[in-house]
Amino acid sequence: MTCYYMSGFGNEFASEDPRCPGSLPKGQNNPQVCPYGLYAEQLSGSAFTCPRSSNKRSWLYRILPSVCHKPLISIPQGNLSHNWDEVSPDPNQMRWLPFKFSESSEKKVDFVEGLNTLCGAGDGRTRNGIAIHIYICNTSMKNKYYKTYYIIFHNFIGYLLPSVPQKGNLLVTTEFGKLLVEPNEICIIQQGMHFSVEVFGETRGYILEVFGAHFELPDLGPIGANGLANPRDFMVPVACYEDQQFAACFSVISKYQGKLFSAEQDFSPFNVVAWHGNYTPYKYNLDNFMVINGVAFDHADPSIFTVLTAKSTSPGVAIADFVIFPPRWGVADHTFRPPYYHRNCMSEFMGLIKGHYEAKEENFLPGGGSLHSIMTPHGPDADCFKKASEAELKPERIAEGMMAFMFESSFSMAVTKWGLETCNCLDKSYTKCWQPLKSCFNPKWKPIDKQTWYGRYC
Ligand SMILES: O=C(O)Cc1cc(O)ccc1O
Ligand SMILES: [Fe+2]
Repeated sequence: MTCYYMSGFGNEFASEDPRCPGSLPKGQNNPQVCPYGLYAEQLSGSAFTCPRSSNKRSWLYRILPSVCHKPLISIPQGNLSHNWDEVSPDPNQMRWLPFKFSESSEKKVDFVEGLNTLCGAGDGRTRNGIAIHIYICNTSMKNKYYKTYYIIFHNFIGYLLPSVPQKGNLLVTTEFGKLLVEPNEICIIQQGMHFSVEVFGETRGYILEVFGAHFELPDLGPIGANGLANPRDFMVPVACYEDQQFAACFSVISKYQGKLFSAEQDFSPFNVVAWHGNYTPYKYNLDNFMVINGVAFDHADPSIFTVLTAKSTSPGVAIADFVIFPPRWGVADHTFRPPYYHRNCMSEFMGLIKGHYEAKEENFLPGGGSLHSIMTPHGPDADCFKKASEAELKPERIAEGMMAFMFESSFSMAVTKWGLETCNCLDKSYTKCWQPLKSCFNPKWKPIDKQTWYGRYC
C-alpha cells in the first residue's frame, strides 16, 4: 500500500482528498455551508488561549461530525492499567527478556486487545504523568477504531521490532489520512485523534503515553540551526476519506480517565474529506537522525541524542524525552567509550529495536526492555567494562545495525502487576551482570606514562 505524506514539523498543513477538489473552505474556517455538504469540526490540541507559538488546532471537514455516536459504554480493559499501586514499589534494576508473543497463533489479538501497561506514574485527570505500554498483536482492528478521549492517550510513540521485519509494519489509519509505519520509524498520534491499526502478522512494540504535554523538537543551542531530528524529515499524512455509511456498525473505543469505553456509530470515523491545521499525527524514520557526538575525549551525556521532548513546566526538565542510540563513529581518545556508571535523578526506560546495545553483553535483546528508576545505580556490565577498559582506541563504528532507545522521565515510575508477574519475562538474574566487577584500587598507583594523562595530573 502506498501512503502519501507532507513534510515538516508542526507546520500549518492543508490537505484535500483528490476525489473532492475544492473541499477545503477558502478564506474562512466555518462557512455557513461547507463545500460538498461537509461538516466543519475543530480539534483543539491546546487551550484556545495558548500563546501563538504553542497553539495547536486543526479544522476537519467531515461527512458527519464526531458527535453522532451512541452513548459510551465501559468495556474490559485487559492488561491496560493506570493503577500504580498494584504491587509494592521496587527500586531494583529491572530487565525484561523479549515480551512474548501469544503461544497460539490461532488466538487473534488486535492492537487494542494487545495493549499491556508496563509502568508509569501520574494520571490523565491531572494531565501530568506518563505510561509505558507494550503492544503484542497479530490481527488488524476490524470496524473498530480507537479514539483518544479528552485528556488521555495523549501522545503515542510506537515501535516495531525487526524480529519479524517482514510482518512488522503497522498501517495506521487516522482522521488525517494513512501512515505506513515501518520498522525503525516512530509514529505519534496526538490527544483526541481517532486511529485504527492494521498489522500483517505478529507485531510487537513500545508505546509512550504522555499526559499533558506535546512532543517538541529539542532546542539546539550552540549546535546551530540544523541537526539532530530535522523538521523536514517528519511526515504528515494527506486527507483520505472513507464513506461507509452503509456498513453495519463501527465501534469507537475511547481511553478516558484510564479506562476503556466503546461507542457504536453507523459511519466511519475516518470520514474527513479535507483538513488544515498544525495539530496532526506524524511519523519519523530514525535513520534520518543527524547524530552529533564527542570527537575529542569523554562520553557525552545521552541528551545529545534527543529526538523529541515533552517538556514539564520546569525549564530543562522533561516529562519524557525520547532518546535514541543510533549507529555512529566512536573516536574519543583516552576515554572509556561505553556509557559511564551513573545514578540519575530521572527514570530511564530502555528498549531495543534491533542489534546489540554497547553497554550490555547479553540479555538486553530486541523486543525486551530495562528500567532504571530514579537514583538506581546502573551502567556497563562487567564484561563490557573489561572489554572497553582494554580496547585499543582506534576509530570504530559503534552500534552498527543497532537501534536502542530510552524514554527518560522526571517521573518515578511504578511497575504494574503485568510487568512484574503476568508477562513472565522479567529477567531475575539481571543484577548478576555487575557482580563480577572487582575492586582494582591500588593506593600505590603511579602514572606510568605521562602521555596517558596529557600532562594534566603529572
Ligand atoms: O543507561 C544507559 O544505558 C543509557 C545511557 C547511555 C549513555 O550513553 C549515557 C547515560 C545513560 O543513562
Ligand atoms: Fe542510564
